[in-house]
Amino acid sequence: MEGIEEANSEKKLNEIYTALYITDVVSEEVKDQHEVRQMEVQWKVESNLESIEFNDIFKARNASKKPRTVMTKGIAGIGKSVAVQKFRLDWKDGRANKDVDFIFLLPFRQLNLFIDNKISLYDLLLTFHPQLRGIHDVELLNNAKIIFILDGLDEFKFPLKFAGASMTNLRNPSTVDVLIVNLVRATLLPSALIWVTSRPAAAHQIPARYVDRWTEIQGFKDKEKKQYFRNKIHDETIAGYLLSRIENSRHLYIMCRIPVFCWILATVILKKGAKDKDDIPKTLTEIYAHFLLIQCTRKEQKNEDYEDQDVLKTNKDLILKLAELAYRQLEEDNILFREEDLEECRIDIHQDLEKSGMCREVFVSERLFSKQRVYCFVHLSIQEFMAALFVVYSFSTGNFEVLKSLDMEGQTLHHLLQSAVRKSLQSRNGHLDLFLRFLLGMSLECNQKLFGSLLAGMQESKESIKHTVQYIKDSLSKRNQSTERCMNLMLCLLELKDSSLQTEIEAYKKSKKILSPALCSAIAYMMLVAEETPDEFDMMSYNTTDKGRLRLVTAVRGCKRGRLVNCGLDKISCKTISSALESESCSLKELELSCNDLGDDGVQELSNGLLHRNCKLETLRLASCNLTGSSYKLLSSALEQPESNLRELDLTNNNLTAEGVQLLAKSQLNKLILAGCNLTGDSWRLYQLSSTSHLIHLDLTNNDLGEPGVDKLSEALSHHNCKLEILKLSGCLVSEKACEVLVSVLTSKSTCLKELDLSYNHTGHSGVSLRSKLQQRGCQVIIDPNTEQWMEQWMKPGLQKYACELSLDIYTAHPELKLSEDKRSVTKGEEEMDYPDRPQRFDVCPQLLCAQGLTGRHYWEADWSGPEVVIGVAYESLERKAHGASCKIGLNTVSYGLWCEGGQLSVRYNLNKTNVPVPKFDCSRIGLYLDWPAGTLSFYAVSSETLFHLHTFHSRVGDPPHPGFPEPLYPGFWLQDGSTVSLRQVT
Ligand SMILES: Nc1ncnc2c1ncn2[C@@H]1O[C@H](COP(=O)(O)OP(=O)(O)OP(=O)(O)O)[C@@H](O)[C@H]1O
Repeated sequence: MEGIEEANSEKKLNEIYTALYITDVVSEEVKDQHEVRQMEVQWKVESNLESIEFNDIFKARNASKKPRTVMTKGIAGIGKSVAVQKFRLDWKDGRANKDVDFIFLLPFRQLNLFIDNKISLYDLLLTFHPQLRGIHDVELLNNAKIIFILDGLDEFKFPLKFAGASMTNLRNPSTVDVLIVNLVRATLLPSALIWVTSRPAAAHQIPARYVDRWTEIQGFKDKEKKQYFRNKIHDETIAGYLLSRIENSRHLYIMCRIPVFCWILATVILKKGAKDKDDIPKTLTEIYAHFLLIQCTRKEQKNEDYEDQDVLKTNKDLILKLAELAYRQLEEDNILFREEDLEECRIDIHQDLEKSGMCREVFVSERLFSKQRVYCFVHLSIQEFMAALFVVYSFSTGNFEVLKSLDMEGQTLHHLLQSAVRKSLQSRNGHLDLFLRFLLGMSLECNQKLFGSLLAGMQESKESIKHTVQYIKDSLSKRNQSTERCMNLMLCLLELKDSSLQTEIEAYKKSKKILSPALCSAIAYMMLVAEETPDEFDMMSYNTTDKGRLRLVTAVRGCKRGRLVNCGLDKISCKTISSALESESCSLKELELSCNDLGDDGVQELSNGLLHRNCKLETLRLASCNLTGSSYKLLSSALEQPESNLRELDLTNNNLTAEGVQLLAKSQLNKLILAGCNLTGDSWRLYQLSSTSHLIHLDLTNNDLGEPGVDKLSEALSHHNCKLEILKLSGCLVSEKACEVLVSVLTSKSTCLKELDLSYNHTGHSGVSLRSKLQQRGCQVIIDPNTEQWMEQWMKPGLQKYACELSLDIYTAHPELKLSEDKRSVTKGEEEMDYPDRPQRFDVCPQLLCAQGLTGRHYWEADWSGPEVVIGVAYESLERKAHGASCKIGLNTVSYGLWCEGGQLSVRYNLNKTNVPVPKFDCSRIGLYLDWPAGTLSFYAVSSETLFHLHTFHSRVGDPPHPGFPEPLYPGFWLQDGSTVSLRQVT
C-alpha cells in the first residue's frame, strides 16, 4: 500500500509524504479541555494549536526538560505509521536527529507474534534488525543514543502490566509485554528514548506518569489536503473538480483531514474520474465500496472501462473468502494472519494472492521472520470494511451460525444491527467502531446496490433501520457513554443517512433530560458537520452542566450568531472561540459572551481571534464579564485594525477606566454600550468618544455623569464630526440645569440625533422644553413625569436611585419561618408557626417571597447571618408544595439565586452553578439590581457604600428591543436552620 508497502521503497515514501499536522499539550490531565479542541481541529485543522515538527518530537519545548517518553495519539489512518517511518528515514538519510546512534522500529502488530515465547530484548532487536548481529558487546547498546519507536499500541493484543517486577538485563528472556513495560518505565535501557503511537482509545494503556509528552496527529491541514490531491491526481481538471466538491461538502471536507481517506477517495476518483465524475461518493461505506471494485479490477482490466456487476460476479468467491478472513480475525482482535488462518478461509496463498489482480493490493506479506509468512490487509480500515461485508452477506444468506459471536436476540436485520451496536459499545479499545459504521452503511438499500449480486438476498429493511436509529439514539442518551463512543454513534447516524439528526438535536434542546458532556461533544460535532446549520447557536437552550457547556462551545463556529450568555466560560473556552474567529470558514458575525467571568485572561485569548484577518465579527457583547484596564488595551488594539469588521461593542457593567474610554475612542465602532461602567463627570475622555465620526449609538445609562459629564458631552455634540443618532443618558444624574445646556447645544444647530433617552433623571422643565423642540426636528426624547416625588430619588448617585420598598409576604412563608413585626426580617427556627394553609405558601422548602412583583428598575439590599441562605428572585409560578428542585430558588427555570454559605458564594439558575469570587470584606450584605426591561439581574456584595459586582444574570426571552424578563419577579429567600435575613432600608 502506498506509504507502507510500497514504501519499502524509500524513494516512494519521500515522494508521497505530505506534511502532517502534529500538536502538543494533549496531556491526560487536561483531557476535558483537549476534547473541546479535538473537535475544533476536526472541524478545520487550522486551529491555533501550536504544531510540532515530528523530527523535533524529543526536543525540549518551552524551557521544560527533554522528554524521554512521547505518546502520539491519532485516529485510524491519520498517518501514525507513515510518520514514524518518515522519521526513521529522515534520520537514516542524515536529514534529522544526527546525534542518534540507533532507531529501532517495533510495530506492535508484529510484536503480537512473539507473545507465546520468551525472548530477550537483545534477541528481539536482532530479529527486527539482523544487522545488529555484529554487536556482541551489549554494553554498547547501554551507552548508545537509541530511539525506540513502538508503533500502534492499539494493535497489541495483550495487556501491559506496569505493576510487575522490574528487569534490567538486555539478555534476560521474558515475554514481549514485559519487555515493553520495562522499556517504557526505564528499567531496561534507561537512557533510551521511547516513542509510542496509538489510536486514542488504547493510549491509556500506558499510565500517564510514564509519559513525558503527549502529542496528537491531527492529519492534513487545508493546504496539505490540496497538495495531497494535486500530487496524486495529475489531471488538473479532475483534481480541481474534486477539490471544489470536497470544499462544498462539510462532511467530505472534514473527512479529508484523514490521509487514508484521501488516499481511498483519490484512488476512487482517479478511476471514476473519466467516467462518472458527477457522482462523488459521500459516505464512508460508499467510498470503500467503490474502492473494493477498483481493487478488484486493478490487474485484469487496467485502464479499461469495467462494469461493476461483472467485476463482482467474477471475483465474488475471492471477495467472500477475504471478507470471511477479515471478520474471523476481527472477532479475535487480530490484524496479522498466518498461512493457517488463510487456509482456514480456503484462501490459496499462491493462487489467490498471486492472482490478486483482484485483491493483490489488499494484502501485504511481511516476511519478517524467516520461518513464517504473515499477512494483513493493507489498512486496518479495509479489514473492518471487509468484515462488515461478511456479516451482511452471511445475514442475507441466512447463515446465522457464523454470526454466533454477535449474540443476536432474533433473526431480523434490526437484531443484527442492534447486537453490533451493543458489541461495539462494549469494546475496550473501540476496535469495532469503524466496523459498525460500515455494517450500518451496508444495511441501507441504496448502498446494497453497490454490491450487486453479493447482497442480493437482503430483505426490505426500512423498519429495521428505523428501529436501529432509535436504538442508537437511546444509547447516545445514556450518561456513562464516553465521548469517543458518542461521537462514533453520531457518525453511525450519518452513515445511515439519518435525516432526523437535526430534529434530534432540536429535541435534545427541548428535553428536560440533562445532556451528558460526552453527548454534548457529539452534538457539537454533528452541528459542525451538518450540511445546514442554524443561523443561531444559543448555548443556554441546552440542558447540561458546566462541563457539557464547555464541550458545546465548539459549535459556535458553525453559525452566524453565537449566544453564550451565563455559560461559565473560561480561558479555554475563549481559546476555542478565538480559533473559530481565526478560521476562514467561520461565519460568526455576532457574539454574545455576556455574564461570564472572562476577566483579562479570557480577553487576552479572545483578542488573538479578534486581531486575525479572518475574523468577521461585527457585534461583540461582553456585558458583566469583569473586565479591567488591560482588557481594554487588548480590545482596542483589535478594534484599531484597519480591516476590523467590529462595529458594535457592549461593555455594560464592567469597570471602565478613563484610559479605557480613551482607547475605545480610537475605534471605528458605530454602536458602543457603556451602561453601568462607573464613568463619572470627570471621565473627560467622554468628549473624545462622542466626537468620533463613526459613533452613531452611544449608551451611557447608569453612569453618574452629572453636570460636568453633560457639559463635556454637550461640547462633543456640538462638534462638527459628531454623528450620534442615539444617545442614552438614562439614570445619569442629569439635572434640570444640565439639561438646559443640552437644550442650548441641541437646538442651536442642526443635529443628527434621533433618540435621546433622559429617563430616570430630574430634567424638570428643561426636559419638557427639550422634548418639544427636538420633536419638531424629528428626534424622540424620553423623559419621566416631572414630579417632586421622583426629583430627589432620581438624583441619588449609583443604584440607590432605584431603591424600592419591600415587605415579606407572610402568606408565602414556610411554617418554620418566623417574621418580625414590621415584616422586614425573617428567621428560620424549628418551631412551626400557626400559619393558615394557603395555596401560595411554601410547605416543604423553608422559603418565602416578598409581596411585591417587580417590573422596571429596582435596587434592594438584604443582610444575612447564620449557616446558609439563598437570596434571589422568582416568578409567581415557582412551585410551593413540591419536594426537590422545582420549588427551591435557583434550582429551576423560574428563579435565580445567590447561595451564601460560610465563606462561599455561588449563583444558580436551573442546572447552572457558578462560584463567584468572594471579596476580601465581610459579605453579609447583598445588593440586588433588577433591570426588568433589559432582562438583567445583578448581585453585589455591599461594604459601607461600595458595591462589589458578584454576578449578573441575563434573561433573553424576547428579542431586542424588548429582551427582558417575561413576568414580574418577586424577591425571595431560602433559609437554613438558625439563619436570618433582613431587608435593609436603602437611603
Ligand atoms: N503523511 C502522509 N502523506 C501521504 N500519505 C499518507 C500520509 N500519512 C498517511 N498517508 C496515507 O494514509 C495511509 C494510512 O496511514 P497510516 O497507516 O500511517 O495510518 P495510521 O495512523 O497508522 O492508522 P491505523 O491506526 O489505522 O494503523 C497510508 O498508507 C498512506 O496511504
